[in-house]
Amino acid sequence: MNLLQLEDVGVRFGGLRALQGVDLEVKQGEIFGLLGPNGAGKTTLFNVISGLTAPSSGTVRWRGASLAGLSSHRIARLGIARTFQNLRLFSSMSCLENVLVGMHQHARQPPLAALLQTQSFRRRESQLQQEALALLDLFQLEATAHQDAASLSYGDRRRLEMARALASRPQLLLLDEPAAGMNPSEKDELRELIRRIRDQFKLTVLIIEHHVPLMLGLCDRLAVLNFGQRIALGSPDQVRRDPAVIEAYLGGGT
Ligand SMILES: Nc1ncnc2c1ncn2[C@@H]1O[C@H](COP(=O)(O)OP(=O)(O)OP(=O)(O)O)[C@@H](O)[C@H]1O
Repeated sequence: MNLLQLEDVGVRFGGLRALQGVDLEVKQGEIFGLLGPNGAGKTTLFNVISGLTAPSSGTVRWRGASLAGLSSHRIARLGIARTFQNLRLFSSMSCLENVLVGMHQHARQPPLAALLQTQSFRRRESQLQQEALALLDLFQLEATAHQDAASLSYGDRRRLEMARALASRPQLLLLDEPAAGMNPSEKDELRELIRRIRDQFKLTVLIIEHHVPLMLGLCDRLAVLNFGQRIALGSPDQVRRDPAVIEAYLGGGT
């Protein structure tokens, strides 16, 4: 089943065509990669899916229904979460607090219960804390739970952003360059971690990443964008051998 479907999607910024006629279908449960050189339109595609940029043409469907006109907030509530290339953590809040903020989507408590600090409110709060700590544990951040996000290494901050996105219990997780700034062993661990969270949370993952070997080793299928157009689509093997990809992006070797 197609969880997400893009039909003939185009985005214009003045005279610049950031995306043109992009068709894409992402199936439930797959790890789908987006490759392409700088400026190819990958982040713009994420912005369209998550409702930050309205497409100039075409349609984005979620479980068959158009997302046209929905705010990014509404789209997030449908089950689409994302991370950002430029991290958007609350740097003066602790790791635990960052994850708890991510949970508010599915964990809203009645304001009166909060005001009165009822027993059920306190029980729920402690349950949420346990859930948040378990997520931090999964991302190997349990030791830094009470440290400010700003004090973390770059790689840890990237993992914290993923933990926070996952805290909203999404069905689709959009990861924008999660391996940026990570060393080779962190990248290997990241590949395993993404697979593990896909299986454990029954997620579908759409990932942008420049590190080609990581993408070919991780993704079930990939699409390659160049100058806003989809120039290739298929399994890692198909994409690796595609002459248009070799010409436009891989420069003849990986
Ligand atoms: N808000 C905007 N206003 C004007 N132009 C934009 C805007 N956002 C993106 N662009 C332009 O659209 C094109 C696609 O940008 P985008 O960030 O989607 O590429 P990308 O493939 O994600 O690149 P990178 O790998 O460098 O992140 C680029 O030429 C970029 O300068």
